[in-house]
Amino acid sequence: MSSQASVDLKIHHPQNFRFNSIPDSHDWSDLYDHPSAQPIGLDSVPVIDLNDPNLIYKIRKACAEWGVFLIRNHGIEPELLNRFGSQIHRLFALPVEVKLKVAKTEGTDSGYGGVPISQLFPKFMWYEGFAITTASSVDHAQILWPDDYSSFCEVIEEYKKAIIPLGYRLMHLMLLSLGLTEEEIDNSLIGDSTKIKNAIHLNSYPACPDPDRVVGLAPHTDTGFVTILYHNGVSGLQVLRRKDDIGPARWVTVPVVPNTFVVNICDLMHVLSNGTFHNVVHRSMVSKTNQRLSAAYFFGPQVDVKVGPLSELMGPEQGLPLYRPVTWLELQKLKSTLHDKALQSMKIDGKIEELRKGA
Ligand SMILES: C=C1C[C@]23C[C@@]1(O)CC[C@H]2[C@@]12CCC[C@@](C)(C(=O)O1)[C@H]2[C@@H]3C(=O)O
Ligand SMILES: O=C(O)CCC(=O)C(=O)O
Ligand SMILES: [Fe+2]
Repeated sequence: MSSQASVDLKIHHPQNFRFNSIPDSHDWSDLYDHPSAQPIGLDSVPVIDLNDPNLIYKIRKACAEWGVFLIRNHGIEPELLNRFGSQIHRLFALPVEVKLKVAKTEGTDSGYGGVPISQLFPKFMWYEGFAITTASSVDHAQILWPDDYSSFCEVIEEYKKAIIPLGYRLMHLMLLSLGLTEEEIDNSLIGDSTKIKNAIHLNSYPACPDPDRVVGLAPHTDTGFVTILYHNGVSGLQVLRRKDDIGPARWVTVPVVPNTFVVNICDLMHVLSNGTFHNVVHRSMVSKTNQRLSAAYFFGPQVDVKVGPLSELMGPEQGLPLYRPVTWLELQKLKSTLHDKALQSMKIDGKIEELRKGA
């Protein structure tokens, strides 16, 4: 068995979520200082109304300064979100033995299991996930609920139909906010819908008797363009705020605001914007009393399309490209070995940076 396969099986060992105390395998307290997050309100993640008259300006500011924001008036019906939330709950409430019937296997990226970044950390996360890609989710649902799989499949399809256009809309707004014209956007890879890859990852963070010693999802950046996150209203997501005039680098808890999604900037958007947009580091913490459920929709390019800084942003005044072009797949591979140094390894060398400074 490969080390990844054995790690996956261990993570999902049925005992893992029945502990009364935290086993060493899940105890992060020695190697990981959990600096407590700022109280909500002092320095708060922006909330953007998609009907705001100053929308483009607000999007640009939030993407550049925070790399994360909440959106309201996004157009997705609360009724659909309630049904989606109920099906996520129904899935994770199944016995572990049943969920393991659809465990991710080596070489596949759909099904029940952990996340790729778990390999990079010496401890297990307080987490279980279910990855949805194309047709496999129907096969999986048939195995999980032989007598009633259609209610799950239907709601997933409805959710996809609603969230994919929202992904396009946000991407379009972000490109406008970078100064691209409608025509330039149409000619960019976002204009070609065959070049976009979609993936939905359902996440569950069971309640934990000692939440300060565990980590739900360890600090990371997502690799695509933009992630849109639905959650069940249980707080837990935190973002790393960079050092600034207000203070040193700090964790900020993302507030729970009804009828909003959390949107975060990912690595390839940072590359595309030539470093203007901030690919925010984030993590999920766990509650003592409530299970947190979420669904991340990862909007990114087709895995084998090269993405580099937008040519429209280059020029004598704007500057030179900071990164060499890379595909989504290449970046994911780089991150699996270099972790947070992956983007640095894609930087165009220092001489060009010197030129940039001197320009
Ligand atoms: C589309 C995807 C993005 C993701 C890898 C995946 O194939 C499905 C899981 C995603 C996730 C979720 C947690 C953080 C992350 C870095 C990871 O290890 O798995 C992301 C991946 C990513 O953004 O590349
Ligand atoms: O569930 C959350 O709070 C965050 C999930 C996340 O960061 C991810 O799936 O990449
Ligand atoms: Fe993430």
